[in-house]
Amino acid sequence: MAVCTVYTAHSLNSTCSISTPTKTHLGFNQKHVVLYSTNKKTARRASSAVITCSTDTQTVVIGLAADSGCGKSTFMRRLTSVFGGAAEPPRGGNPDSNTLISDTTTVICLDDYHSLDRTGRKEKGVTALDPRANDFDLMYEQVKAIKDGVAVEKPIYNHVTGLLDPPELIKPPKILVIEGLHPMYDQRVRDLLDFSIYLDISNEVKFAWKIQRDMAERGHSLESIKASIEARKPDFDAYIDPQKQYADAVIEVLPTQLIPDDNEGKVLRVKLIMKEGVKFFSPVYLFDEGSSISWIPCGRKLTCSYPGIKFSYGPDAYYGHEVSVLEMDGQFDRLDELIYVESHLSNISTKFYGEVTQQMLKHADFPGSNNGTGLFQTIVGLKIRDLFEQIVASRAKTPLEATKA
Ligand SMILES: Nc1ncnc2c1ncn2[C@@H]1O[C@H](COP(=O)(O)OP(=O)(O)OP(=O)(O)O)[C@@H](O)[C@H]1O
Ligand SMILES: O=C(CO)[C@H](O)[C@H](O)COP(=O)(O)O
Repeated sequence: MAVCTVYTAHSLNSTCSISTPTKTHLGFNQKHVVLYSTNKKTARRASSAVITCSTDTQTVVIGLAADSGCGKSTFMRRLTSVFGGAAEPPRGGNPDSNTLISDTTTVICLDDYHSLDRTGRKEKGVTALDPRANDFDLMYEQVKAIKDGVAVEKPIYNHVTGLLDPPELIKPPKILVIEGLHPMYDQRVRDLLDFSIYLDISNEVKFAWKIQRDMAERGHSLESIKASIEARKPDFDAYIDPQKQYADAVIEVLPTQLIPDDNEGKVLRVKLIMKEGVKFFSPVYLFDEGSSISWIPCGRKLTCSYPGIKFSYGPDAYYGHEVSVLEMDGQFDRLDELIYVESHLSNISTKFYGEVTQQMLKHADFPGSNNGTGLFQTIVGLKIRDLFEQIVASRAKTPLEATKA
């Protein structure tokens, strides 16, 4: 039997249909359709085949980058809640799995691509932030496979034992979120992302959060927390922080400017930096798109105790990109009054009036619910839902065509 023509497509799956002028035998794999025939004449005619694949079943891939302890899990809980349904570890799987699965989304933690376990890193004298401790080839291959509709056996990094556990099966979801230290580090992985977010927590705030969690919940000493932050800092600066230049949205968390010389780190100034010109994403704005605005909403409709609340909005530049920046400094006294602020924001991709406020009230017990971290994480969650719906709608309209190899 003579192989006559090989066709390649971005992804071939069960939705592909093949039309040929003659009856030929078809062989499929993930990338190629092979047309072959016993007869040379038929084979030649078969080479005019058209292969069309519907791509509306393809997985949308979102990247979320941040250092450890910077609110990725909290953000993920807010995001999956926007899509409805609870996110849970794979049923019957490894109890130390880092994966969370809900009806629409699967969140995988990129720590699972550590190529060196805890002992290996110690022996080699590298941190988990160092690219040499991570397998980017495998990360790329597996994220690409999932995006193309193919299930993978993903490794598990066990944070309890510090070892690499046997892999777990990850089936392609509607939305795959890859969260961790390096979702935008490797260009091949970065190119697979439909949208990317960077949580940029300033050193002062990171320190305050770490103390709160690692001292209260994990029994670490103040000295050991300080030492761990200091030990990670050079690699954080070299490998993690630079990824923010590639992010479509950055949530930057800074100490307040409303309290002079504040060093408590309880009141926060939070910026939502949104890149202009990103497909399927239109930045949120306050009052008037493109204007520069400063707004103190405290008064008759919003209760504010000291130090109050201040919003700002306007265009800016970020790593050479045009961006819109929405900023909130201060914290809410009464979360139900957030509706007043919500009603002055536009392009927030809600499905009904008050959806942001409803989401915030639903998760009032999550860290950051009374300030800009919770508000902007919720809004980014709604924007991702909107982006997903737009991508699906556009794919349904434009089926992908295969090309001759
Ligand atoms: N918006 C916030 N406001 C105040 N504290 C916060 C906020 N987000 C997170 N924290 C603090 O940081 C801790 C870590 O948050 P979270 O578990 O969401 O981070 P993470 O990036 O997933 O951490 P890790 O990667 O180490 O698992 C929380 O327990 C909380 O103490
Ligand atoms: O940065 C980290 C997670 O984002 C961790 O430090 C890294 O994954 C190593 O984990 P462990 O300390 O449990 O060995």
